[in-house]
Amino acid sequence: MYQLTAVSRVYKTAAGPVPAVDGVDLTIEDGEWIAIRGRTGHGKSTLLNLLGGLDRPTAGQIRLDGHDLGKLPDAQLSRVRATAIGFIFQTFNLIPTLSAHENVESALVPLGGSPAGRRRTVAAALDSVGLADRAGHLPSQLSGGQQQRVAIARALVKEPKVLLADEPTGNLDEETRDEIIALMEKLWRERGLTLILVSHDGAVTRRAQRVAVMSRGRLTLKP
Ligand SMILES: Nc1ncnc2c1ncn2[C@@H]1O[C@H](COP(=O)(O)OP(=O)(O)OP(=O)(O)O)[C@@H](O)[C@H]1O
Repeated sequence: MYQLTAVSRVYKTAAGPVPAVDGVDLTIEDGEWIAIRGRTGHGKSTLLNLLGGLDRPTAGQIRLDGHDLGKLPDAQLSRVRATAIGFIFQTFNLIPTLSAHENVESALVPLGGSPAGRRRTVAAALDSVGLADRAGHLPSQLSGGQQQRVAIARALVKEPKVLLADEPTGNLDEETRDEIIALMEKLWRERGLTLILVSHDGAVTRRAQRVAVMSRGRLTLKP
C-alpha cells in the first residue's frame, strides 16, 4: 500500500523554484488500478518518479508498505526498485543493441540466480505478452506495440507488486493502444498488481478503477 502525505517536489532552476508536485495526499491500496491524467507539464511524471523511488520528495512522506521512500538509504531504495516496482514508459526505453530476450533478462541480472533459471523465466515472460516467437529480435526489428510488450515483460519478469506506467500508449495508434491496455488489464487482474498509470488519453484512463487529475502539481480524485 502507498501512503502519500503532503508530498511536494520543488525543482531548483536558474529561473527560480518550480513546484512540480505540491502537497499531494493519496492512499493507493494493494491491487488497485489508479489512473492519473492531466495536461502536459502539470507534474504527472514527477509524481510517478517519486512513487517509483527514482526521485525523492522535497517535503512530505511517501510510504510503500511502511518504508519511507524519501528517507531510505540509496542501496535500500535501489533494492526496492529492483524487486518491488516495474516501470514502463511512452518511448519503451529498450536497449537498442540487445535482443528482446536480453532486454527482459536485464531486469533479472541484478537479482542473481542461475543463467538456466533466468532463461526459462524470461521465456515465460515473453510468452505472457505474446512474443515467444520474437525473442531474438532487436527492438528495431519490432513494431511499437511489440516493443511495448517487451518493455512490459521486462517490467514484470521480476514479479513486482507495483507497475508504474508513464503514457504507455502515447506512441501507439488507437488499435495498438487498445491491445496494450487490454494486455495490461489482463496482467493486472491475473497478478494482483498495483497499477498506477499516467495518461492524458481519456480512453485509457477510464479503464482504471479510480481516476485522479493533476493540475499545477495538485491532485484531485474524481468521484
Ligand atoms: N528536472 C527538472 N528540472 C526543472 N524543472 C522540471 C524538471 N522536470 C520537470 N520540471 C518541471 O516540472 C513541471 C512538471 O513536469 P512533469 O514532467 O512532471 O509534468 P507532466 O504532467 O508529466 O508533463 P508531460 O505530460 O509533458 O510529461 C513542469 O513545469 C516542468 O517544466
